[in-house]
Amino acid sequence: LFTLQHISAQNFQIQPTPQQYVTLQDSLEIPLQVSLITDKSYENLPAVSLVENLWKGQIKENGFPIYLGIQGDKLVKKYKKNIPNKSEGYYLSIEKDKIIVAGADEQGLFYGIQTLAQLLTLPKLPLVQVTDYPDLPYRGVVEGFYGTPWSQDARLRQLEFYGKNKLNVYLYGPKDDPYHSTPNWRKPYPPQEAAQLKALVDKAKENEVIFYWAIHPGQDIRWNTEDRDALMKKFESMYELGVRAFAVFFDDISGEGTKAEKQAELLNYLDDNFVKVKGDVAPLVMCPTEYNKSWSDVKGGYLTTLGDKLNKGIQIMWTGDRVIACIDKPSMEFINPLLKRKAYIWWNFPVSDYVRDHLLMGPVYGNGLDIKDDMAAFVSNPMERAEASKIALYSIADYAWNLESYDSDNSWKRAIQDLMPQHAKYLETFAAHNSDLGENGHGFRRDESVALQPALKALQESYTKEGKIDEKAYLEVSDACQQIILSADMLMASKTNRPLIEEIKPWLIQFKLVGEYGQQVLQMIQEQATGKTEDFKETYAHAQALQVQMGEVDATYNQNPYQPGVKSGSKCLMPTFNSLFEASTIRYNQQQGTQLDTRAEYQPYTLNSDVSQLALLPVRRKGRTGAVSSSNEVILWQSNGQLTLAMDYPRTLGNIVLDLGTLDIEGKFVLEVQTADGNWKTLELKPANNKTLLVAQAGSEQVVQFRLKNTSGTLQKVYFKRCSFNEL
Ligand SMILES: CNC(=O)C[C@@H]1[C@H](O)[C@H](O)[C@@H](CO)N1CCCc1ccc(F)cc1
Repeated sequence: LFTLQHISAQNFQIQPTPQQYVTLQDSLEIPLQVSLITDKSYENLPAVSLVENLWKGQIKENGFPIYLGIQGDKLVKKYKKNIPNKSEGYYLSIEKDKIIVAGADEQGLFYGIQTLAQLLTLPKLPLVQVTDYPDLPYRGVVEGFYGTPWSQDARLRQLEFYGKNKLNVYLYGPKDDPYHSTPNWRKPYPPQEAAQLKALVDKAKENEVIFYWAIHPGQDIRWNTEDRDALMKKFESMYELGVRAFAVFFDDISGEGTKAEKQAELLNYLDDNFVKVKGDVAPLVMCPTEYNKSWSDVKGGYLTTLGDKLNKGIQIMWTGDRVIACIDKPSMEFINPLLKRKAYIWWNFPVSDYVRDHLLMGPVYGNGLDIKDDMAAFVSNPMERAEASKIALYSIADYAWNLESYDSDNSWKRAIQDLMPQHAKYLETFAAHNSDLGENGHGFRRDESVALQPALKALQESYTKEGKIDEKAYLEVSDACQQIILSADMLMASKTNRPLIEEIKPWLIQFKLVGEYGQQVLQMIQEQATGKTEDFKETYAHAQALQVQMGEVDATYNQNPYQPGVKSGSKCLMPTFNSLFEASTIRYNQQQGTQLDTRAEYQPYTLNSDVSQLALLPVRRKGRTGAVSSSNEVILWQSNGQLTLAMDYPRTLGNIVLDLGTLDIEGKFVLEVQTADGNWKTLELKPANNKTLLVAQAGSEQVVQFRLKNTSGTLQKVYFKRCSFNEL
């Protein structure tokens, strides 16, 4: 027998490695039939149903004995000293003739069996004693993002996943659920939604997860008895659905609802008149309006008012030094004294509602390993894509259970193995290159393509600086491109974990194109460097064809008003490939005296103008919207001067929106479109809501180009505030 102490939620490095179990003497053949020896009163415990699920139908009188007990039972009295006296702790012993699982409490018993369940995936059971317990009392997820809330199925799968990985909290608070937030927070859920919530509460109980229902009333709450009673009533209706844990979020609001005294008064009232009265409800959790240091004004007293006034038992959430930030010792030393309690960490990762065109599939790293005694909880705000979030959530479970032993890379690999055992290699390739966020307002970034970075850098430097090919780097990048294409294809065709594949499919399509684009760019630099000019032209065209396809994927999938589209390999792969595309085309043009377009970012829209101040304005494409960058200077638009926007091929346009910052433009300018048949037709410019804005409908025919012309007969001085259009 050997012992494991305080392992992490999933990673107990059993020595020798699992593969060696087959030969090892002191291991145990997995018992086919078991008999459960436990206190009669435990028969409905989640722990017991978990054992029944592990040995479906093979629970027999004379089976291999499994003893299940909780500290204090006479059944496990002789193991008393082995059971850690820490909440959710357990003692597990696998012996030649019996298995013992003894929990410090019922959650601990459940977790001991979850650990046994993980050991059952080995060829044989190791003879091992485990005494284990979590560092943090609350570990889990807050579904608190903007965007499409998770589906019922996704949530049910999440709760099962939390049980397996020893996460014990799920806070239901989707920003865009109308019954969670303003204005319908006062209304009870309609029957169908209510039934779904009840099913979630039951599923959570089965998995020893505390299901917190959160309310977000702050934007329109009135500090009066009517709204206070409305809130009590809503909590009551949720209590009837089985909810036994409640939260009140005051984040992202303005106005009256942001007052600390009022918030504290309301929370204390709920605490005294609901939580304490019910007796079986978990401690209240609240999210403050000032929920991160960069938004807090300590002298203003908001945080200290909450810290001073809120009943001690009420938990206060905190996202760290910024909205999106890793949590470290200094962060906790700042906030805890102000709140006069340990902050309940709301970690805004892997949430991606501010970088919606990116997936955050990389390792969880950057949080302090020395802060287990400084936090009341660690809960993650995940991505709108539930299955894809599991890579991060798996590691957050590891981290929160045992901070000191946390190893981000090792955990990340196991998370991937756990999510797709049959395709771990492929999913790891995909996840490695789809982890950074890209430029974003919070300035939060992640590593990406880490293993390939040196080769990408070497290849780019040797070629762009000296026009030479670094052969070693070339081969490594070439292999990587093969792996990327292979991984994308294998994952798209995977028969396992279809919910994950459906979520990330647009990114898999894009990822494959990135791999193919890389292959063509490698060929371009090879052909240019070795003077194979004939082949270069075709390879160049092939690379461009892939740029067009990547642009189409980006303009087709995941369209949303914030960050539409699909980015993959955006931190290292694409910038390197684009730089090599441009450099080789420039060198080719120099050598051959050609004028090949060297722009790597494919542009379907081209601006032409004889108004000098407009002629060089860049045109952006974002999803299905095209826009000319606005100019802040006064434009001297000569008579008959014109601005033309040409399409790469006929496209069906929706609205064309103009704003020249001047009134009655429609009397001085004419907007025309040229349709695929070559004819021009004038569009009517209609003033929109705010006066100088003008909108025109391009109509159902496909457009080759549109043109805005000064037909007033005189020079016009206007502003160029907006010229945008969208494709249908
Ligand atoms: C603890 N609560 C939050 O973190 C609130 C919100 C949501 O939970 C969202 O998922 C998350 C990350 O995007 N937070 C961003 C807030 C952005 C924001 C930025 C600028 C603003 F003016 C307002 C909100």
